[in-house]
Amino acid sequence: MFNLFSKDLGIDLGTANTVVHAKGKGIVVREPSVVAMDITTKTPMAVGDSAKEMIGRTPSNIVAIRPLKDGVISDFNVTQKMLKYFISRALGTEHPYIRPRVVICVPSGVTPVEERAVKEAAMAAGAKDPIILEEPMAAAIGAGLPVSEPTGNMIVDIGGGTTEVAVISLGGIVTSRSIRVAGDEMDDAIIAHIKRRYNLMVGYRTAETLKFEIGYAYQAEKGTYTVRGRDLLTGLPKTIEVTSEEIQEALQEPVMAIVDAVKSCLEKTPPELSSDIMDRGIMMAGGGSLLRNLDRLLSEETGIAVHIAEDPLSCVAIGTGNVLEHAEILRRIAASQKS
Ligand SMILES: Nc1ncnc2c1ncn2[C@@H]1O[C@H](COP(=O)(O)OP(=O)(O)OP(=O)(O)O)[C@@H](O)[C@H]1O
Repeated sequence: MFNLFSKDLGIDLGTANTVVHAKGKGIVVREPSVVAMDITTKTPMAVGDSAKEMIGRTPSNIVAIRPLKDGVISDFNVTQKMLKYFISRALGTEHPYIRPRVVICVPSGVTPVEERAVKEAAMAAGAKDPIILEEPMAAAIGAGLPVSEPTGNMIVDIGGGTTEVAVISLGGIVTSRSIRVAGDEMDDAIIAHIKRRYNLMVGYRTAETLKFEIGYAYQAEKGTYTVRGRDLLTGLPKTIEVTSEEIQEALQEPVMAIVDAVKSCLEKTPPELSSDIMDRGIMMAGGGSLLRNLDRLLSEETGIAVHIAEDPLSCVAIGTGNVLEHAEILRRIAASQKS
Protein backbone atom coordinates (compact mmCIF):
# COMPACT_ATOMS: atom_id res chain seq x y z
CA MET A 1 0.00 0.00 0.00
CA PHE A 2 2.86 2.41 0.85
CA ASN A 3 5.45 2.36 -1.90
CA LEU A 4 9.17 2.66 -1.53
CA PHE A 5 9.30 6.29 -2.56
CA SER A 6 6.47 7.50 -0.39
CA LYS A 7 7.18 9.35 2.82
CA ASP A 8 5.06 8.07 5.66
CA LEU A 9 4.49 10.50 8.48
CA GLY A 10 2.60 10.08 11.72
CA ILE A 11 1.56 13.39 13.28
CA ASP A 12 0.36 13.96 16.80
CA LEU A 13 -1.38 17.27 16.30
CA GLY A 14 -1.55 18.13 19.95
CA THR A 15 -3.00 21.05 21.81
CA ALA A 16 0.31 21.77 23.48
CA ASN A 17 2.88 20.10 21.21
CA THR A 18 3.05 18.72 17.70
CA VAL A 19 5.23 15.65 17.30
CA VAL A 20 6.01 14.10 13.91
CA HIS A 21 7.26 10.55 13.40
CA ALA A 22 8.80 9.60 10.05
CA LYS A 23 8.92 5.98 9.01
CA GLY A 24 12.44 4.62 9.34
CA LYS A 25 13.70 7.75 11.09
CA GLY A 26 11.75 8.09 14.33
CA ILE A 27 10.72 11.45 15.82
CA VAL A 28 11.75 14.23 13.43
CA VAL A 29 9.78 17.20 14.80
CA ARG A 30 8.77 18.05 18.35
CA GLU A 31 7.67 21.62 18.82
CA PRO A 32 4.97 23.57 20.65
CA SER A 33 1.70 23.99 18.70
CA VAL A 34 2.05 27.75 18.66
CA VAL A 35 2.06 30.26 15.81
CA ALA A 36 3.01 33.94 16.15
CA MET A 37 0.96 35.92 13.60
CA ASP A 38 1.43 39.46 12.42
CA ILE A 39 -2.18 40.63 12.50
CA THR A 40 -1.63 43.52 10.13
CA THR A 41 -0.18 41.37 7.31
CA LYS A 42 -1.91 38.12 8.48
CA THR A 43 1.33 36.22 8.00
CA PRO A 44 3.04 33.86 10.44
CA MET A 45 6.14 35.42 12.02
CA ALA A 46 7.24 32.27 13.82
CA VAL A 47 6.04 28.71 14.44
CA GLY A 48 6.84 26.24 17.22
CA ASP A 49 9.61 26.88 19.75
CA SER A 50 10.34 30.45 18.71
CA ALA A 51 6.62 31.31 18.73
CA LYS A 52 6.14 29.83 22.24
CA GLU A 53 8.93 32.10 23.49
CA MET A 54 6.77 35.03 22.37
CA ILE A 55 3.64 34.11 24.37
CA GLY A 56 2.77 36.98 26.68
CA ARG A 57 5.63 39.08 25.29
CA THR A 58 4.32 40.30 21.92
CA PRO A 59 3.81 43.88 20.74
CA SER A 60 0.27 44.83 19.72
CA ASN A 61 0.62 43.84 16.05
CA ILE A 62 1.77 40.28 16.85
CA VAL A 63 -0.33 37.59 18.51
CA ALA A 64 0.96 34.21 19.66
CA ILE A 65 -1.86 31.76 18.90
CA ARG A 66 -2.39 28.18 20.07
CA PRO A 67 -4.74 27.16 17.25
CA LEU A 68 -5.82 23.90 18.93
CA LYS A 69 -6.98 25.17 22.28
CA ASP A 70 -8.90 22.50 24.25
CA GLY A 71 -8.10 19.74 21.75
CA VAL A 72 -10.21 21.22 18.96
CA ILE A 73 -9.33 23.39 16.00
CA SER A 74 -10.20 26.87 17.12
CA ASP A 75 -8.46 28.55 14.20
CA PHE A 76 -8.51 26.65 10.92
CA ASN A 77 -6.27 28.98 8.88
CA VAL A 78 -3.57 29.11 11.50
CA THR A 79 -3.71 25.33 12.01
CA GLN A 80 -3.22 24.88 8.28
CA LYS A 81 -0.16 27.15 8.26
CA MET A 82 1.27 25.36 11.27
CA LEU A 83 0.73 21.87 9.79
CA LYS A 84 2.31 22.97 6.53
CA TYR A 85 5.37 24.21 8.40
CA PHE A 86 5.72 20.99 10.43
CA ILE A 87 5.18 18.72 7.41
CA SER A 88 7.81 20.55 5.39
CA ARG A 89 10.19 20.48 8.39
CA ALA A 90 9.66 16.71 8.63
CA LEU A 91 10.24 16.13 4.93
CA GLY A 92 13.31 18.35 4.73
CA THR A 93 14.74 18.70 1.26
CA GLU A 94 14.38 15.03 0.29
CA HIS A 95 11.90 14.12 -2.45
CA PRO A 96 10.31 17.57 -2.65
CA TYR A 97 7.99 16.26 -5.38
CA ILE A 98 6.50 13.50 -3.24
CA ARG A 99 3.30 14.09 -1.35
CA PRO A 100 3.60 12.26 1.96
CA ARG A 101 1.15 9.66 3.26
CA VAL A 102 0.10 11.10 6.56
CA VAL A 103 -1.70 9.66 9.56
CA ILE A 104 -2.88 12.34 11.96
CA CYS A 105 -4.02 11.79 15.43
CA VAL A 106 -6.94 13.76 16.86
CA PRO A 107 -8.70 13.61 20.24
CA SER A 108 -11.56 11.07 20.17
CA GLY A 109 -14.04 13.75 21.23
CA VAL A 110 -13.69 15.81 18.03
CA THR A 111 -16.76 16.27 15.88
CA PRO A 112 -16.91 15.08 12.23
CA VAL A 113 -16.69 18.74 11.19
CA GLU A 114 -13.50 19.24 13.19
CA GLU A 115 -12.11 15.98 11.80
CA ARG A 116 -12.77 17.17 8.27
CA ALA A 117 -11.07 20.46 9.09
CA VAL A 118 -7.91 18.56 10.17
CA LYS A 119 -7.97 16.51 6.95
CA GLU A 120 -8.39 19.61 4.82
CA ALA A 121 -5.59 21.37 6.66
CA ALA A 122 -3.30 18.36 6.04
CA MET A 123 -4.20 18.21 2.34
CA ALA A 124 -3.63 21.93 1.99
CA ALA A 125 -0.27 21.34 3.65
CA GLY A 126 0.66 18.80 0.95
CA ALA A 127 -0.44 15.45 2.44
CA LYS A 128 -1.95 12.76 0.23
CA ASP A 129 -5.18 11.08 1.47
CA PRO A 130 -4.61 11.84 5.17
CA ILE A 131 -5.89 9.22 7.57
CA ILE A 132 -7.32 10.28 10.91
CA LEU A 133 -6.61 8.08 13.90
CA GLU A 134 -8.16 8.29 17.36
CA GLU A 135 -5.66 9.46 19.96
CA PRO A 136 -6.14 6.64 22.50
CA MET A 137 -5.46 4.00 19.82
CA ALA A 138 -2.29 5.82 18.78
CA ALA A 139 -1.17 6.19 22.39
CA ALA A 140 -1.81 2.50 23.08
CA ILE A 141 0.17 1.37 20.03
CA GLY A 142 2.96 3.82 20.90
CA ALA A 143 3.07 2.48 24.47
CA GLY A 144 3.54 -1.03 23.08
CA LEU A 145 0.19 -2.44 24.25
CA PRO A 146 -0.99 -5.55 22.36
CA VAL A 147 -3.98 -3.73 20.86
CA SER A 148 -4.82 -6.42 18.31
CA GLU A 149 -5.08 -9.25 20.85
CA PRO A 150 -8.34 -10.34 22.51
CA THR A 151 -7.37 -8.81 25.82
CA GLY A 152 -8.38 -5.64 27.66
CA ASN A 153 -5.83 -2.80 27.50
CA MET A 154 -6.53 0.45 29.30
CA ILE A 155 -4.78 3.60 28.15
CA VAL A 156 -5.01 7.02 29.84
CA ASP A 157 -3.54 9.74 27.65
CA ILE A 158 -3.24 13.07 29.47
CA GLY A 159 -2.24 15.80 27.04
CA GLY A 160 -2.49 19.57 27.16
CA GLY A 161 -6.15 20.03 26.27
CA THR A 162 -7.74 16.62 26.66
CA THR A 163 -7.52 13.46 28.70
CA GLU A 164 -8.50 10.37 26.78
CA VAL A 165 -9.29 7.15 28.57
CA ALA A 166 -9.98 4.03 26.53
CA VAL A 167 -10.22 0.29 26.79
CA ILE A 168 -8.96 -1.41 23.65
CA SER A 169 -9.30 -5.01 22.56
CA LEU A 170 -9.00 -6.74 19.17
CA GLY A 171 -7.88 -3.56 17.41
CA GLY A 172 -10.91 -1.51 18.44
CA ILE A 173 -11.97 0.87 21.22
CA VAL A 174 -14.49 -0.91 23.44
CA THR A 175 -15.21 1.88 25.92
CA SER A 176 -13.81 5.37 26.13
CA ARG A 177 -14.13 8.67 27.91
CA SER A 178 -12.72 11.98 26.73
CA ILE A 179 -12.69 15.07 28.92
CA ARG A 180 -11.39 18.53 28.17
CA VAL A 181 -9.34 18.58 31.35
CA ALA A 182 -5.59 17.95 31.18
CA GLY A 183 -2.30 19.86 31.52
CA ASP A 184 -3.73 23.26 30.47
CA GLU A 185 -6.46 23.08 33.13
CA MET A 186 -3.76 22.36 35.70
CA ASP A 187 -1.92 25.53 34.61
CA ASP A 188 -5.18 27.53 34.74
CA ALA A 189 -5.85 26.21 38.25
CA ILE A 190 -2.39 27.41 39.36
CA ILE A 191 -2.93 30.86 37.83
CA ALA A 192 -6.35 31.14 39.54
CA HIS A 193 -4.91 30.06 42.90
CA ILE A 194 -2.07 32.61 42.84
CA LYS A 195 -4.45 35.34 41.78
CA ARG A 196 -6.87 34.48 44.59
CA ARG A 197 -4.35 34.02 47.37
CA TYR A 198 -1.70 36.61 46.49
CA ASN A 199 -3.53 39.08 44.23
CA LEU A 200 -0.77 38.33 41.77
CA MET A 201 -1.13 37.78 38.04
CA VAL A 202 1.30 35.21 36.64
CA GLY A 203 1.56 34.06 33.06
CA TYR A 204 0.87 30.66 31.58
CA ARG A 205 4.61 29.87 31.25
CA THR A 206 5.19 30.60 34.94
CA ALA A 207 2.26 28.41 35.95
CA GLU A 208 3.60 25.54 33.84
CA THR A 209 7.05 25.93 35.38
CA LEU A 210 5.53 25.75 38.88
CA LYS A 211 3.71 22.56 37.88
CA PHE A 212 6.95 21.00 36.59
CA GLU A 213 9.11 22.12 39.47
CA ILE A 214 6.98 21.62 42.59
CA GLY A 215 3.61 20.29 41.41
CA TYR A 216 2.48 16.85 42.54
CA ALA A 217 -0.72 14.85 42.71
CA TYR A 218 -0.07 12.70 45.76
CA GLN A 219 2.34 12.68 48.75
CA ALA A 220 5.66 13.96 47.51
CA GLU A 221 8.72 15.73 48.78
CA LYS A 222 7.80 19.27 49.83
CA GLY A 223 9.43 22.30 48.25
CA THR A 224 9.06 25.97 47.43
CA TYR A 225 9.54 28.03 44.30
CA THR A 226 9.95 31.75 43.77
CA VAL A 227 7.81 33.36 41.09
CA ARG A 228 7.38 36.82 39.71
CA GLY A 229 4.16 38.39 38.51
CA ARG A 230 2.16 41.62 38.45
CA ASP A 231 0.56 42.77 41.68
CA LEU A 232 -3.11 43.33 40.88
CA LEU A 233 -3.45 46.06 43.53
CA THR A 234 -0.37 48.18 42.78
CA GLY A 235 0.15 47.14 39.16
CA LEU A 236 3.85 46.67 39.94
CA PRO A 237 6.03 43.57 39.57
CA LYS A 238 6.20 41.47 42.74
CA THR A 239 8.04 38.31 43.83
CA ILE A 240 6.46 35.64 46.03
CA GLU A 241 7.38 32.19 47.32
CA VAL A 242 4.92 29.41 46.57
CA THR A 243 4.84 26.03 48.35
CA SER A 244 4.33 22.63 46.79
CA GLU A 245 1.43 21.91 49.17
CA GLU A 246 -0.59 24.86 47.89
CA ILE A 247 0.11 23.84 44.29
CA GLN A 248 -1.09 20.33 45.09
CA GLU A 249 -4.24 21.84 46.59
CA ALA A 250 -4.77 24.00 43.49
CA LEU A 251 -4.34 20.94 41.26
CA GLN A 252 -6.91 18.88 43.18
CA GLU A 253 -9.85 19.75 40.95
CA PRO A 254 -8.35 18.93 37.53
CA VAL A 255 -6.52 15.90 38.93
CA MET A 256 -9.67 14.45 40.49
CA ALA A 257 -11.60 15.09 37.25
CA ILE A 258 -9.02 12.86 35.50
CA VAL A 259 -9.30 10.18 38.21
CA ASP A 260 -13.11 10.27 37.90
CA ALA A 261 -12.88 9.89 34.11
CA VAL A 262 -10.80 6.73 34.57
CA LYS A 263 -13.24 5.35 37.15
CA SER A 264 -16.24 6.06 34.94
CA CYS A 265 -14.57 4.30 32.01
CA LEU A 266 -13.82 1.29 34.23
CA GLU A 267 -17.48 1.21 35.31
CA LYS A 268 -18.55 0.86 31.67
CA THR A 269 -15.99 -1.85 30.88
CA PRO A 270 -17.26 -5.41 30.33
CA PRO A 271 -16.18 -7.75 33.19
CA GLU A 272 -13.82 -9.96 31.14
CA LEU A 273 -11.89 -6.93 30.01
CA SER A 274 -11.90 -5.41 33.53
CA SER A 275 -10.29 -8.56 34.79
CA ASP A 276 -7.56 -8.30 32.09
CA ILE A 277 -6.94 -4.69 33.18
CA MET A 278 -6.68 -5.79 36.82
CA ASP A 279 -3.98 -8.26 35.73
CA ARG A 280 -2.09 -6.05 33.30
CA GLY A 281 -2.55 -2.63 34.92
CA ILE A 282 -3.39 0.77 33.45
CA MET A 283 -0.97 2.47 31.02
CA MET A 284 -0.59 6.26 31.19
CA ALA A 285 0.80 8.40 28.37
CA GLY A 286 0.95 12.08 27.39
CA GLY A 287 2.88 14.88 29.09
CA GLY A 288 0.28 15.25 31.85
CA SER A 289 1.08 11.72 33.07
CA LEU A 290 4.44 13.15 34.21
CA LEU A 291 2.81 15.17 37.00
CA ARG A 292 4.64 13.84 40.03
CA ASN A 293 2.90 10.84 41.66
CA LEU A 294 -0.21 11.01 39.51
CA ASP A 295 0.40 7.31 38.80
CA ARG A 296 0.42 6.57 42.54
CA LEU A 297 -2.79 8.51 43.13
CA LEU A 298 -4.56 6.74 40.26
CA SER A 299 -3.41 3.38 41.53
CA GLU A 300 -4.57 4.22 45.05
CA GLU A 301 -7.99 5.36 43.77
CA THR A 302 -8.63 2.40 41.45
CA GLY A 303 -6.79 -0.41 43.21
CA ILE A 304 -5.06 -1.23 39.91
CA ALA A 305 -1.34 -1.02 39.09
CA VAL A 306 -0.48 2.01 36.94
CA HIS A 307 2.46 2.20 34.52
CA ILE A 308 3.81 5.22 32.64
CA ALA A 309 4.76 4.69 29.00
CA GLU A 310 8.47 4.74 28.22
CA ASP A 311 8.34 8.02 26.31
CA PRO A 312 5.02 9.62 27.31
CA LEU A 313 5.52 12.79 25.26
CA SER A 314 6.24 10.89 22.01
CA CYS A 315 3.95 7.93 22.53
CA VAL A 316 1.07 9.21 20.39
CA ALA A 317 3.32 10.20 17.46
CA ILE A 318 5.19 6.87 17.63
CA GLY A 319 1.87 4.99 17.64
CA THR A 320 0.53 7.14 14.80
CA GLY A 321 3.61 6.39 12.73
CA ASN A 322 3.51 2.69 13.57
CA VAL A 323 -0.18 2.23 12.73
CA LEU A 324 0.94 2.13 9.11
CA GLU A 325 2.30 -1.31 9.94
CA HIS A 326 -1.03 -2.51 11.39
CA ALA A 327 -2.91 -3.36 8.20
CA GLU A 328 -6.02 -4.62 10.03
CA ILE A 329 -6.37 -1.41 12.04
CA LEU A 330 -5.87 0.69 8.90
CA ARG A 331 -8.59 -1.31 7.11
CA ARG A 332 -11.01 -0.74 9.99
CA ILE A 333 -10.24 2.99 10.03
CA ALA A 334 -10.61 3.26 6.24
CA ALA A 335 -13.99 1.46 6.43
CA SER A 336 -15.25 3.64 9.27
CA GLN A 337 -14.11 6.83 7.58
CA LYS A 338 -15.92 5.88 4.38
CA SER A 339 -19.18 5.13 6.17
N1 LIG B 1 7.02 16.84 33.88
C1 LIG B 1 5.78 17.25 33.69
N2 LIG B 1 4.93 17.39 34.74
C2 LIG B 1 3.66 17.80 34.59
N3 LIG B 1 3.12 18.10 33.38
C3 LIG B 1 3.92 17.98 32.29
C4 LIG B 1 5.28 17.55 32.37
N4 LIG B 1 5.80 17.54 31.12
C5 LIG B 1 4.82 17.96 30.29
N5 LIG B 1 3.69 18.23 30.98
C6 LIG B 1 2.40 18.75 30.46
O1 LIG B 1 1.95 17.91 29.44
C7 LIG B 1 1.10 18.66 28.55
C8 LIG B 1 1.50 18.39 27.13
O2 LIG B 1 1.42 17.02 26.88
P1 LIG B 1 1.35 16.45 25.39
O3 LIG B 1 2.46 17.02 24.59
O4 LIG B 1 1.25 14.98 25.52
O5 LIG B 1 -0.03 17.08 24.95
P2 LIG B 1 -0.65 17.29 23.51
O6 LIG B 1 -0.53 16.02 22.74
O7 LIG B 1 -0.07 18.50 22.90
O8 LIG B 1 -2.16 17.61 23.91
P3 LIG B 1 -3.54 16.89 23.52
O9 LIG B 1 -3.28 15.43 23.63
O10 LIG B 1 -4.50 17.41 24.54
O11 LIG B 1 -3.86 17.37 22.16
C9 LIG B 1 1.30 20.14 28.91
O12 LIG B 1 0.18 20.58 29.64
C10 LIG B 1 2.54 20.11 29.79
O13 LIG B 1 2.54 21.16 30.74
